[in-house]
Amino acid sequence: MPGFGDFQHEIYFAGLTGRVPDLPMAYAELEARAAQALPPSVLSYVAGGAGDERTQRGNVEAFERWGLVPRMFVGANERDLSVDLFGLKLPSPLFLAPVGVIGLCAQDGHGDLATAKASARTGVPMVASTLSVDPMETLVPELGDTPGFFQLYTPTDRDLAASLVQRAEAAGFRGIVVTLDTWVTGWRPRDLATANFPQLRGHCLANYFTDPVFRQRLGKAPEDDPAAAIGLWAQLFGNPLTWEDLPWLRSLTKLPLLVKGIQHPDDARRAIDGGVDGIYCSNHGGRQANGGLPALDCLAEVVDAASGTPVLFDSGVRSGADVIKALALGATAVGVGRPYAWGLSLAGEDGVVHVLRTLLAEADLIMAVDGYPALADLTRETLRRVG
Ligand SMILES: Cc1cc2nc3c(=O)[nH]c(=O)nc-3n(C[C@H](O)[C@H](O)[C@H](O)COP(=O)(O)O)c2cc1C
Ligand SMILES: CC(C)CC(=O)C(=O)O
Repeated sequence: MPGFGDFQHEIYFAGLTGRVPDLPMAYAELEARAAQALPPSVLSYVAGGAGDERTQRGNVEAFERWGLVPRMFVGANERDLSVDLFGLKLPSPLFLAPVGVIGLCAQDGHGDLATAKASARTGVPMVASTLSVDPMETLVPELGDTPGFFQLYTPTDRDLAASLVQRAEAAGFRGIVVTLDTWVTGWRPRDLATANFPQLRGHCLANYFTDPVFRQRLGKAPEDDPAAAIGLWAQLFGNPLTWEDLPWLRSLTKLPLLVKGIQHPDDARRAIDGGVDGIYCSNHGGRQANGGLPALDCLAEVVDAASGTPVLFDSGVRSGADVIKALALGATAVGVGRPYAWGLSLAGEDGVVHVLRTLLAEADLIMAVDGYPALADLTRETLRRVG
């Protein structure tokens, strides 16, 4: 397989090897152009975070407090970015974090499908959100050979939760990610100012509306009475789970089970003791609780507590350098959220592919230039605290 850094060659010699899409190469421009492209209601929903967004900004700034120290005379002519995750051989440690309204970021309103296609083209796994425009069963065929994961928002109705997980298994997803930090939505001033969240989410309930258990609970089918269906969804959406619920969650699936939103090492330890297969360290991109630590600053402790259990990470990753830093702090795989939403809004599936390729090319070239040919070479020794 050609190196991810070969994207650079393609760009320099675009005339020879094919046109490079007219998409931004720098993150700041990507974000700025997406802001022009998206409808204001979707933009404020995706871009926004909790409170005055200090934690959201902190997520990004935290990466600036680490610097990589290069090594010379290594001859890192070939790099290996592949990872083994739950027995799945992945070409890179990057993944697409679940983004609930991603469908609406695409101009045709089918961003979940476009993201799945981008996942197939890049080998970058998608974690498909419970809240999607298109039902989960339609996404898996688009993933090609790339494994997909299903993210569960655990409803208060246990039969509905079980049904969603069974459907994900039957559809062919390869793992279940249970999000723990969003059984209630945080205080989000940008959304409160427009009050558009109820309207946006109404478009992203396909997994519920197609669910046999959900449909049984309704007097009329969602197609005939969407308002009642949305009302029921709002009632059932979020279950404030406790540790007592973990055995039940574990019993729902034989697939690898991950828990998302872990920031405290004791929570990581206890979840692993309770039988989860992976820890997902994240603060939801700063969208849930303001005033928290940057997620990156929680990562090393969580990794230590997990002692060998895979740790996925997201929140604030904006560049290939960020990916490398999170790996060096011990993440097994690194996710992006908003960056691919911006790519999607500019050029659909091609836009997501573009964003993933730029992240991977930069990460690969950093490993080349800095003399770290394998992911195993990226350890805390490669980092120094700045300032
Ligand atoms: C618009 C939006 C919707 C999201 N929806 C979900 C979701 O449905 N499920 C979930 O677990 N996380 C969701 N997240 C959180 C992401 O999975 C991820 O934790 C976060 O975006 C990472 O931060 P970043 O955007 O700074 O990369 C969402 C994030 C955004 C921006
Ligand atoms: C609150 C959810 C419905 C979607 C989500 O996770 C998010 O907007 O961050």
